[in-house]
Amino acid sequence: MPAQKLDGKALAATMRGEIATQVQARAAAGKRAPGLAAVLVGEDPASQQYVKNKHKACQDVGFATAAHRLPATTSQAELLALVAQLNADPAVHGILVQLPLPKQIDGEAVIRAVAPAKDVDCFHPENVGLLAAGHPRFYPCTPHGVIQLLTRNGVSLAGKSVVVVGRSNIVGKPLALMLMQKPTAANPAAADATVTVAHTRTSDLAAVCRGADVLVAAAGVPEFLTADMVRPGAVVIDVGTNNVNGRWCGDVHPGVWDVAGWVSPVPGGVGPMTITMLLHNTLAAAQQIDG
Ligand SMILES: Nc1nc2c(c(=O)[nH]1)N[C@@H](CN(C=O)c1ccc(C(=O)N[C@@H](CCC(=O)O)C(=O)O)cc1)CN2
Ligand SMILES: [Mg+2]
Repeated sequence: MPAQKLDGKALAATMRGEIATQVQARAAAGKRAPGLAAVLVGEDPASQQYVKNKHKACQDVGFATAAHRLPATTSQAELLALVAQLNADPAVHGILVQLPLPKQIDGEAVIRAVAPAKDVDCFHPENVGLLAAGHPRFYPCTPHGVIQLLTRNGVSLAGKSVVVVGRSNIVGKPLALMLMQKPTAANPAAADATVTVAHTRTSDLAAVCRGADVLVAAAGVPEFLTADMVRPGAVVIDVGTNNVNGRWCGDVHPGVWDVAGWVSPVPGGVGPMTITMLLHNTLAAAQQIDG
């Protein structure tokens, strides 16, 4: 029997409805709408699409939103000046700078320039440190989306063996932290799992992956995770968003659906959840800043 689908599109719609309800309640209490500023430098088509999707998602839940589109030739000083302006704007509760940035810009310097209280991507070192210490201000969007997609579909993680293939700052590293930590009132999404982080240099990657109850493919390599790497009945999460000849393609080979118990699809799995958790963080930022 083919695997069941972990439907991120459907869950995202449900959670966006919950966020819209909270925005309406804040408006009824006389509070201003949560505001998100998105900054896009250059004309990368995928990045343009993601920013467009984020902008529309904000409008759909009643946020105030502005997309700042800058040319690919923008200097670091110009970008830092815009970030400083957004940091100082009381109508802006969340700021995201779409990655990747053009070569002439030091991405780390830009991430550090975003006010930590408005860093709704959770990329600033202060927020990464708070997450690592188990006292998160925000959760990073893709890792939080993965955990919500699992837990809201009834997949329990406590005590489970989870293998994360990928060690990026955006997905693999923070996801491993969240999965391994003990849940507390201050850290409710932590999962009490037993976590292995694997990557391209891991020896016998297939054997490591077959040890997983839950397997997360986040290596950014189209269809690298094949059926022989999956234990029958395992839960497989596909974080890949590779555009191959104009078609969205995940890190998981289609043959995995014949072996696994559950699989998140691409498109329609983790991607819509990433944007939903960005909305969640922007609402949280508004609550933290405005009350
Ligand atoms: N500042 C940031 N930059 C980047 C992030 C991020 O979280 N913050 N993550 C990725 C890109 N990303 C969000 O920005 C992202 C990628 C893919 C999707 C998505 O919904 N994908 C769809 C397929 C594409 C489509 O239909 O448009 C899906 O999986 O269903 C959302 C967000 C790198 N940069
Ligand atoms: Mg997806």
